[in-house]
Order: sequence, then structure tokens, then C-alpha cells
Amino acid sequence: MRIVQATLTPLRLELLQPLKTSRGSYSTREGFIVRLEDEEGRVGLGEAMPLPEFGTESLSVCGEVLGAWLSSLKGQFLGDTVRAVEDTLSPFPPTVARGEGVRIRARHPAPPGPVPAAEHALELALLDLLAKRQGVPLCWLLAEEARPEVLVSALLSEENPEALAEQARKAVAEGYATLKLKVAGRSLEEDERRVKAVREAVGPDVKLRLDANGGWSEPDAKRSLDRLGWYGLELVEQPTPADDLSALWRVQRRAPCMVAADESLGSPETLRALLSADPFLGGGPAVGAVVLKPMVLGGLLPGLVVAMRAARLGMQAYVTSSLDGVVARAGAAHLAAALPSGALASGLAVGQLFAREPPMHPYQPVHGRIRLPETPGLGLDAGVVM
Ligand SMILES: O=C(O)CCC(=O)c1ccccc1C(=O)O
Ligand SMILES: [Mg+2]
Repeated sequence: MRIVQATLTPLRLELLQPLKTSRGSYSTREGFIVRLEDEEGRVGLGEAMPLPEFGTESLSVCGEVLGAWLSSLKGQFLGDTVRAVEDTLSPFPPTVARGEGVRIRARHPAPPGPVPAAEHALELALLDLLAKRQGVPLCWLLAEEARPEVLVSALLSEENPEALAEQARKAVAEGYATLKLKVAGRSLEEDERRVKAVREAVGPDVKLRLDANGGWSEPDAKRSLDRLGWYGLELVEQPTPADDLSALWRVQRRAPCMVAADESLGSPETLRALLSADPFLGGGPAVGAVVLKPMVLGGLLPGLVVAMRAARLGMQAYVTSSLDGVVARAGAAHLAAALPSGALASGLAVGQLFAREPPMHPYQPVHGRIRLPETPGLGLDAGVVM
């Protein structure tokens, strides 16, 4: 394919109300849409929505790097293969001349640190374009046996127990079978009232997952999970701080539910340790599951690699957005469809948190699921998302 146009457009998403986590709250998200056009007028879309708290680059570094990459991509040819997409993003110098990718990174000075959001945006735009050229949904490039639809969890964003219970009832009425709520950053008594209100509102059959965003100390996590486990939990995301895998391992050993590592995947060192069956962690997997945020991991292909390696160690994996726009959530849904297992719901129902979510798009969950469009690529129209 030949890239005849490559443009970068700023994207700013306002939340209807701030989403509170134990590590601060989000009220706006800022990033970029990447738009690539080939010689036949086909368009590929990608999105960067940096999340520096999870180890991505800042918005300004992301914009500079993408601007430089896109200007050197313009006018270039690359092969019509996933390999060519990987080659184009490879940070390694082209020691073996394969001639498939463009190796844009080799043409620029290395950025000051990891730039996963920029990688994500360019990879997604190239994969979207490649899938369109091949006339297949994007997930088919990731896995031949990709599933046609993915389960999605609802994110309960309210603070007080009554409002949370109401939000939970509504989500279940809409068809969600998995609910997620943020905990920690407040007293255990308050969190217990919140969790109890949700469980009493929805009954015993709905799956309830918690997300502490690393906000508990190890003793806090043990005390909190002993208490909150009483209400029946599917899993808890990142109970303890990201960089202490041995604490996470100990918490998992005695927790009443599965522990999922999330922020721990944000640093290359911790991610490597998590995926290396470290004898320090007793040889076995540190936790039951890993959370795949494509924006943090640098794209869908790295996300798939992490999922495969996790599966080999006995860890499950599920995908969540990082409060991204429609384009990145669409890519995340395609990754979810290609994972080894689709048992754990993906955290992709965040559209209703935004003030100006496009009213109609195929990635709006229906009855707690996203059915992937059968149209080529992501199946998104640039006019709808910008
Ligand atoms: O899982 C979801 O439904 C939404 C994703 C989410 O909670 C999130 C959004 C932005 C930043 C961090 C997180 C997180 O999972 O910790
Ligand atoms: Mg999380």
C-alpha cells in the first residue's frame, strides 16, 4: 500500500461528570485521531489518548512523535501484511532488509521514553487500512477464529450507595451481566456500604468486579477483601500498588476472588516480571488475570502477545479502554474478539460517560455485548468520530 495522506487531528473528550478513582479523578481526556489514506482513497483510522498515570507518554510528546512519524510516512510504500505494520513500528534498526515496512522510527531520534499511545494510534490506523484493503474485519488480522461478539462490563461511576444501586439496576435492566465499580481512596465502611448497595440491588447472579487502582496498602487490601468478599466478587483490579508484584502475589494467595493486574502492566520491567514465571513469585502466576489496555501496551498486536504469554502461565486476560474515544474502543473490541478466551467481560461500556459521544456507532454495547460489524477494518466512518 502507498500512504498518500497522513493527518493528525486533536481530539478532546469531556466527561459528563468526573470519574473518581483512588488516584484522582478524570474530567476530560485529550489525544489525537490519526487518519491515513491509501492510493485508492481508502481510509484507516487510529487514536492516541495518552494516560501518563499508566506509564504512557504525555500528550505533548505523543503529538510531537506522531507528527514526525506521519510526515515521514507520507508518500511511502509498505507491504500489505501485518508483518509490514510491525516492521514500520519496530524500534530496531533494519539489520535485515526485508523491505516490508517503512521503519519510520529509524528515521527519527529516539523519543525520551516509551511512547505506547503514539504506537497504538499508528498501528491501529495501519491495521484498519490493511484490513480494508483485504476486505476483512480488523479482528481477522489478529486471529482467524475471532469471535463475532464480546461481553462487556458496565462501569458504575456514581459515588453514593443509593445512586450506585440505581445505576446498577439500570445496567442490569439493559442486559449487563458484569458490573464494575471503583473502590479504595475512601474508608472501608463507605466502600462496604457501596458494594452492599450494589449487590442488594442486583441480586446474587450478576458478576461484580472492583477496581482499587492500586489504592490499598497490602494490609488494607487483605482487610478490605476479607470484608468485601462477603458480597460475592468476580475479581478485583490492582488492589495494591503497581510496582510491588510480590505484594500482589500474596494478596492473590489469600483473596476471596481473582486478582487482576492492571497498572502493573504499565511499566516494561513489571510487565516482564509478571510474564516470566519469576521463581521469586513461587514459579506460578502472580495473579489470576491481566488487564489489557491497548493504549498502555502500545497497540493491539502487543496486547495479543501479552494475552498469549499470560495464557501460557495460567493467567486469564481481558481488555479495557483507558477512557478513550470511539476509534480506540473499536480497536479494543477487535482485540477482545481475538483473545484466547472471551470469558471475562471487556471494560468497553464507557461511551455514556462522555458528553459528546457520537449518537450512532457500531461499538455501542447492546444487552451487555458488542457485536462486531462485519464491514472491513474497524467499520467506522471518519465523519462520525471526528
Ligand atoms: O474497565 C472499564 O470499564 C473502564 C476502564 C477503567 O476503569 C479505567 C479508565 C481509565 C483509566 C483507568 C481505568 C482502569 O481500569 O483502571
Ligand atoms: Mg483498572
